[in-house]
Amino acid sequence: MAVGKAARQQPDPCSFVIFGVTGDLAHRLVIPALYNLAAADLLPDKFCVVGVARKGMTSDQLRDSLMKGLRQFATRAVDDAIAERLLACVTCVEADPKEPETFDAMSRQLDALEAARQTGGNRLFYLATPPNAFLPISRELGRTGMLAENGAWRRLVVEKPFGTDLASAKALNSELLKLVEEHQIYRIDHYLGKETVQNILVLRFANGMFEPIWNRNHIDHIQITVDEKLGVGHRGSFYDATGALRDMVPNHLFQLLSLVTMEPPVKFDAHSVRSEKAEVLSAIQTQTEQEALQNSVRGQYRGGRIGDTEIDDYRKTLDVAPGSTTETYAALKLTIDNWRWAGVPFYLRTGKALGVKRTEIAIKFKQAPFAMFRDTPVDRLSQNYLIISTEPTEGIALQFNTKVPGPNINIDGVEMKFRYKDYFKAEPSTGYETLIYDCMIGDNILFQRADSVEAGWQAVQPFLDAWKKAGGKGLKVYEPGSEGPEEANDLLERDGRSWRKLG
Ligand SMILES: NC(=O)C1=CN([C@@H]2O[C@H](COP(=O)(O)OP(=O)(O)OC[C@H]3O[C@@H](n4cnc5c(N)ncnc54)[C@H](OP(=O)(O)O)[C@@H]3O)[C@@H](O)[C@H]2O)C=CC1
Ligand SMILES: O=C1O[C@H](COP(=O)(O)O)[C@@H](O)[C@H](O)[C@H]1O
Repeated sequence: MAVGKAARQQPDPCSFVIFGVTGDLAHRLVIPALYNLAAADLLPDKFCVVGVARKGMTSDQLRDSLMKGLRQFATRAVDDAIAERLLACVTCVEADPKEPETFDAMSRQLDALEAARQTGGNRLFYLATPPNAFLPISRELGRTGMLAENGAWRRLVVEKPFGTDLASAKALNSELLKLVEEHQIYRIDHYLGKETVQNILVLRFANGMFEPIWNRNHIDHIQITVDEKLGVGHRGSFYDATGALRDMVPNHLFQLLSLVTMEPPVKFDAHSVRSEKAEVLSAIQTQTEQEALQNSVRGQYRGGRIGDTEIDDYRKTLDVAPGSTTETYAALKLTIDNWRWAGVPFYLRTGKALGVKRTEIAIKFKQAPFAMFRDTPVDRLSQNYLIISTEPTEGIALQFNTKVPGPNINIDGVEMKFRYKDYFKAEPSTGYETLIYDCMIGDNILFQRADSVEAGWQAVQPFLDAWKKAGGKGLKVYEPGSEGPEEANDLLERDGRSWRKLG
């Protein structure tokens, strides 16, 4: 995400090695993203894709399967010539971390392939596997010397979830750092691939009017909402062991939180930006378990309908334990203990099977002293919100009060809107293009550093611990299609505030 990337840097020749190539992520997002990069002429001239399956797949079978995936999931009409050129670069190799000799064989196969393709030995290893395979695969790559940078670069892309709590994230970081240097690790979070999320930096630091009021003196509080309409679907086994908090908060919601609250970086480079993000995340006040219980609400959806769609009771989802107490909704109140944000509450919420798909950061400014207009009914006045949203529309909106035309002073709330689609004619994308391209050009500004990941887990750990101890006690239920458990309203109402309603 280099400044002036419009100048377009062609990535170095390289191999793109995908572990878990037979899986959903590779088919639905990674290959369609590579296709979009190919269509934009942003792949290296000398390039190969090596798909790693544990067993029983030939290169022809893999190409067929990836082509089917591409036809199903491409974000734009597939140009056969581009797709075929990309798939012609694909080779399947078999390697299973449980059978170390397969990695020795893979290493030899890669050397031969790269000699033929003249990729110069640069390799990007993308771990698109279940998280329990991240370390076994990395260890084998290390043991066979495939991670060693001998005149060529070697990079490791690690998918989420990065650990399941503070201790496991620390252990994973520490083990990976025995195998590679920090600069070789790309901890991916697809929220950072979203245009509106990257735009937070531009909004805050390329405009003169926001920064002076971006602090506790002018901001009353900030709400971050990531609501989803979809239920857990076929991911019961992963989700039941994970829950809404682990799945979304220390990663996606904290990316939004850190970009909106960080101090201005001194330079637009990976070190400066990532240091400021880590700094603000480490300033989130660590709550006691008692405080965590008071400052949170968790819920689980029951069966019902959202429009025409039938939603099963969460507890009846395939691979979910019948009496599961895993939360499908989480709302938290946090504070950031630093000079800029002292006393400003942050309310975060996320859940599945809710009424609308909605991702937004709503920044609520302090109310003006309405002395002059005290006769205006309060419900006609707008709350002063700046809203940065990626769903349902990508853009920014500002709510403010204005005079209604006419001889009297009547006031009404209005909204000024910027929508990406009205201004820019960008082709639809998967969200992974920028991230994959950045890995290939070696720019890790949009990837999480070890300290940020650990600071995120540190902040949510008391909630995990308190909820684990409480079990089913305190777990609220909610109807599909609703806004989540009603108790989530109390979290704000007791502070004299309320969640922003969709206009
Ligand atoms: N799917 C999505 O939308 C998203 C997924 N992610 C993350 O991406 C990763 C992959 O997810 P997804 O594609 O959905 O998962 P899938 O289960 O669909 O696919 C993962 C693939 O990994 C391989 N695999 C499974 N176990 C092992 C193992 N022990 N060792 C080596 N390979 C293994 C399997 O391939 P084979 O049997 O052929 O070896 C399998 O096809 C996960 O970490 C997930 O959290 C992140 C964001 C979104
Ligand atoms: O990583 C994940 O994100 C998705 C939500 O992503 P979005 O881009 O659609 O907002 C979520 O559904 C999934 O549970 C989680 O693992």
